Amino acid sequence: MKVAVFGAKGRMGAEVCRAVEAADGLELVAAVDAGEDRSAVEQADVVVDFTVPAVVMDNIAWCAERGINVVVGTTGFAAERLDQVRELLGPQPTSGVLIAANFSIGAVLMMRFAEQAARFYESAEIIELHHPDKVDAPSGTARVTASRIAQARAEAGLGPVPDATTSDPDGARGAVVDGVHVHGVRLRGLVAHQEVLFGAVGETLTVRHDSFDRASFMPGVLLAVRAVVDRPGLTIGIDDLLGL
Ligand SMILES: NC(=O)C1=CN([C@@H]2O[C@H](COP(=O)(O)OP(=O)(O)OC[C@H]3O[C@@H](n4cnc5c(N)ncnc54)[C@H](O)[C@@H]3O)[C@@H](O)[C@H]2O)C=CC1
Ligand SMILES: O=C(O)C1=N[C@H](C(=O)O)C[C@H](O)C1
Repeated sequence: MKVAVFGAKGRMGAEVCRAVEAADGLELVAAVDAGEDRSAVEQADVVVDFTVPAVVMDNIAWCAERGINVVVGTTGFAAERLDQVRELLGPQPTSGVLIAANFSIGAVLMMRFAEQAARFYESAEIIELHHPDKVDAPSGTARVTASRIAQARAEAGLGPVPDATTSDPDGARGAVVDGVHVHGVRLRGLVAHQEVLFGAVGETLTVRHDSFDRASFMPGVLLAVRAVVDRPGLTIGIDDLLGL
């Protein structure tokens, strides 16, 4: 299978290039960063995109026009953007786009465990912790986690999380995503980490995941690369691929 990478000089893109080159049955045919020639990408079966939220939609459109499958790790996919991708692919898609906020298997499990725990706890908050060169906050993973917790709470008939705060002039309670407070930490030495805190009377539960190295994302990326060619249309996350 021929693979190309967009964002090839970035932290993730460079790691993906190395992983593809080392993987059985995959051939790296193009490694392209901002402003570089894309002609070699046209021969790829799959493009992997780890760029920036501002350009990723144009990249997906470019691939869709050429019928090239895409695996997207770049963040910034709110519901409207997912709808735009469905529109780009059309009613009878011939190529696939797989978008995942996090390709680390541990992070996928952490989100799943948080979703399962959500209905049992009155309180839920998220702390996401990342390297200080990350451009977006909250992280894509935190946004997805918050939305899945919110959905599980709604299905269980839980109301808003309790919070007596009436004065917070400096935003100490963090961002609120789908009713869930999300706190972002940016610290040199970190890679990608998240804690999901749950609380009920007399007990708390913390679900935590840590990526200490970007190698942790590679098994999920390679799984997605191999799977996307058989999945025309939009696939969100790698849960299905993992049998979750
Ligand atoms: N889904 C996941 O598992 C993960 C997602 N990410 C996300 O991936 C994205 C990239 O993260 P990093 O690699 O840390 O960022 P980075 O800043 O190190 O790399 C981004 C690269 O994209 C390049 N780029 C910008 N515009 C481009 C274009 N039009 N065509 C080709 N290349 C272009 C930049 O020059 C840069 O080299 C972020 O949105 C981040 O949140 C990061 C880690 C894991
Ligand atoms: O920028 C990063 O580093 C990461 N981005 C993704 C996100 O925003 O969730 C995935 C992971 O947290 C690493």
